[in-house]
Amino acid sequence: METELINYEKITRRIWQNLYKKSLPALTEKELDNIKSINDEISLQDVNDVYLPLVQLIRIYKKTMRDLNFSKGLFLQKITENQPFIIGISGSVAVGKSTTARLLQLLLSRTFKTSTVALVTTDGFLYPKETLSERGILDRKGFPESYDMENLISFLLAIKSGKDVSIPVYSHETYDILPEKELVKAPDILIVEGINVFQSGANKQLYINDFFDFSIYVDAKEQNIERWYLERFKTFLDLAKQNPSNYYHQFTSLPTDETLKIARDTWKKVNLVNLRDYIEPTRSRAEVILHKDKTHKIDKIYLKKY
Ligand SMILES: Nc1ncnc2c1ncn2[C@@H]1O[C@H](COP(=O)(O)OP(=O)(O)O)[C@@H](O)[C@H]1O
Ligand SMILES: CC(C)(COP(=O)(O)O)[C@@H](O)C(=O)NCCC(=O)O
Repeated sequence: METELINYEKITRRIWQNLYKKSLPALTEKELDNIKSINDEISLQDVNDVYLPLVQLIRIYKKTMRDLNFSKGLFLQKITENQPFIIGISGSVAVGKSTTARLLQLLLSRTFKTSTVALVTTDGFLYPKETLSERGILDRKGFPESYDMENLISFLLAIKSGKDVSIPVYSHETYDILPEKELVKAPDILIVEGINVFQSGANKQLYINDFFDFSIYVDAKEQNIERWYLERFKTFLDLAKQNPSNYYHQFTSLPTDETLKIARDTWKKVNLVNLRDYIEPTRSRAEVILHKDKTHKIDKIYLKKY
């Protein structure tokens, strides 16, 4: 990986954690527990060492964006509206994007006390199961053609222009888009998390990246991500046992080795192919790459130089 990232500054965790001196932890264990998803082992140490310096860096980007917009306004002799600050988070399926996004949302709300911080996951922009089925691409869920990218771009355009927007919601439980929508009220900061956030729309005129003021790619070795995917699959099965309407319920009556084979196959034929062909190639569009070791601990940070 390192030879490909020549335009990044590589920073070890030890150096990174000393870039920003802080006194008190920004969060309590209880607050951290509230945002952890199943299986997470994120610690206050991670928050202090990795996420607080990251928030400080985001603060710098935010101020720079505001200054630039103000200067542009002076140049154009126009009053420019304050635009929301948008952060994109990408990486493989099961690498831990949602966990990173939730933690960042909490820390940013703490840091920018008068600002609203919204979080949106792009799985809501997947086509419904019925559409995927009609197009014969049910087994391509997560691939570029399975997303309504134009709708995602329209959503970002509306948010950048300060509007409230209703968006579709995806459920891992039903494995489909839900009938009800979610209202995103014009936020000051928006975090957009998903495997496709550094990809382009069908007409290729606009990249979703064009809307981002800061961007993060969560990275790890393929073998580790596969293990996390399998562990998450097992957890989904445990949760689905008592619930016949859950998509994963169908697997709960099968012997363990059979379910493990299904999960392994899905990883190998769907999510790994997607990672190699469409997700990892967009990694260098990120301002910051957070690299995790096998225990989910962030061990290396890459910051874009140019
Ligand atoms: N920091 C972490 N420590 C321990 N487990 C984690 C951490 N981040 C994510 N995980 C686990 O890894 C799996 C994938 O994480 P998730 O956030 O669901 O990934 P994604 O949103 O990228 O698909 C989940 O089972 C989650 O609990
Ligand atoms: C819906 C998803 C594309 C979204 O990815 P995630 O939010 O987990 O990163 C993915 O979870 C998925 O369903 N992939 C298809 C193959 C599978 O069942 O894992």
